[in-house]
Amino acid sequence: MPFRQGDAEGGMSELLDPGEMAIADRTTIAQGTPGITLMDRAGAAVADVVARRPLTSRVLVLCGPGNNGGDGFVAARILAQRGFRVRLALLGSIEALKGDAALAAGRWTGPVEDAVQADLSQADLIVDALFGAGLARDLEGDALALVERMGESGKPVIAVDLPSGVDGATGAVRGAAAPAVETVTFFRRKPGHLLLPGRGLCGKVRVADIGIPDSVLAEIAPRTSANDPDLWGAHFPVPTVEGHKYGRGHAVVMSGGRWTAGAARLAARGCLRAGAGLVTVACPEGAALVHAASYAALMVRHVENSGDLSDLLVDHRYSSVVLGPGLGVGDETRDMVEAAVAEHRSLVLDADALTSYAGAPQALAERIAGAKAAVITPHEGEFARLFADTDLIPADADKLTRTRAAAEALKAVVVLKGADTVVAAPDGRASIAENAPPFLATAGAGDVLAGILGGLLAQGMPAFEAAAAAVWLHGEAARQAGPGLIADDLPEALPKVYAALFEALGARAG
Ligand SMILES: NC(=O)C1=CN([C@@H]2O[C@H](COP(=O)(O)OP(=O)(O)OC[C@H]3O[C@@H](n4cnc5c(N)ncnc54)[C@H](O)[C@@H]3O)[C@@H](O)[C@H]2O)[C@@H](O)CC1
Ligand SMILES: [K+]
Repeated sequence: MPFRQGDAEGGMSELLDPGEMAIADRTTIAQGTPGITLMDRAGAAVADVVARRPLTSRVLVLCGPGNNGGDGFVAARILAQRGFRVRLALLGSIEALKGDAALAAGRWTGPVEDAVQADLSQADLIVDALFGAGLARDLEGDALALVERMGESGKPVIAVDLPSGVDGATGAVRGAAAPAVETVTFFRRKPGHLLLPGRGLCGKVRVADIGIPDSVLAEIAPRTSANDPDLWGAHFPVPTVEGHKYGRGHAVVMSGGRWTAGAARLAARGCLRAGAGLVTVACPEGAALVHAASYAALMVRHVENSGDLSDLLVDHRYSSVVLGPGLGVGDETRDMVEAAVAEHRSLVLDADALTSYAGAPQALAERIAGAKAAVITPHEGEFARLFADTDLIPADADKLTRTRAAAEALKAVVVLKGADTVVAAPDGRASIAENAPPFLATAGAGDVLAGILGGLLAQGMPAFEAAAAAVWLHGEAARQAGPGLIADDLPEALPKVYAALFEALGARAG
């Protein structure tokens, strides 16, 4: 796995929400593996992770009332057999345990403390087996107090499946959650392991194989993935010896005037480095010298307004257009969006192109309907403005749900930016990024992203895959450039990222 990112290890790209995980579980059981066998393997995987921690002899396992607690009982038994000094404390009563959790508890021969009273100070490490996939509401009362005490204890915590209180589907913290040093999850990661704030609480995520066969995925047909090359590599426009620059598309980046031309410069540079065969900057006269003098590889055309842009784009060879960075908000920008739409051309709409449609997403949807594809790249502020005063986005919904709703409403691919950038397609597919370093949040970085995306679309890459790839490349370029980067560094870091990517894709193809 050359490109596995973040703190994860051993997981595949698909992400399963708790409902999908329940199907995986049920299907495996129906095929003949008893539930208690899955629980035994899950608990054993947790015990293995605990046993690898340094300086650990006294382990406190906190068990909840469901199967997450059942995993805790198994882990406690195995750790005790291996010679660890294990205490186990249960939230709730042992009589109330059901099914596999009751079976697992029945095989634990040590004392069962009351978790509400348990002394957390007499432990080297805490196993958090309180709540996992079954978290159904916000923590309150004893459960909330216990999780808060765990967080304040200062002890290293190993979370079973998820840090208790983190919602597996959304990454939201429901009441409270204690940060874990490691989280052991099963079969596949969950969206909550990648989405913030959940991701920041999981520590290193390990995916344990508990004998659920990959074949269950056929029935589940997961629609959410981690954003990595497994997701889009097969569609990536790797240049071939037979190819030529005209086969690699012609992107147009629309520039603002001389005072705001920097944004288009960054986008154009991203576009070139992403591999577009040709890149034209369309700009008002005032900005022409800036662009002509900046990159020799660029072509510069004179475009003052939407009418000029229409005239330029009569040429069908322009295969993508990037609109928004530095353009200004208003009618003229709205008209430029209209001018760019054509059935053989893909659009990237960012920044001012989106804010020009503030509160009018339906008008935007109608306008871009005639394009080959459209990708919008808002940050949270632009997203909120675009959908302000509409009921298209469910109130208070998580980032995955909001991005999907936006994609469906606009019939466009939506890239909702952030440290956990989500890309969603109108058909419901979505990816969550985890490779963006914190120092990527810098002036102009979004302009480069729009440009990279325009460069991939120009080459004919399908929109959802192109958007996910652009986000991933952008994150990798930032890692390559390192701390202290400025947006100008991002395009310059792409060649090294491409070299490694092409090698990996080639290796995969072979
Ligand atoms: N699905 C699978 O394939 C497998 C699941 N396993 C484990 O099973 C877990 C899921 O088990 P469950 O579905 O029983 O769910 P959980 O054990 O996560 O939680 C359910 C229990 O918590 C209670 N509860 C939920 N929210 C609460 C709240 N806010 N405050 C107080 N009580 C609350 C519920 O009433 C129920 O008793 C997974 O996280 C994983 O650890 C493993 O045993 C291995 C296999
Ligand atoms: K847990």
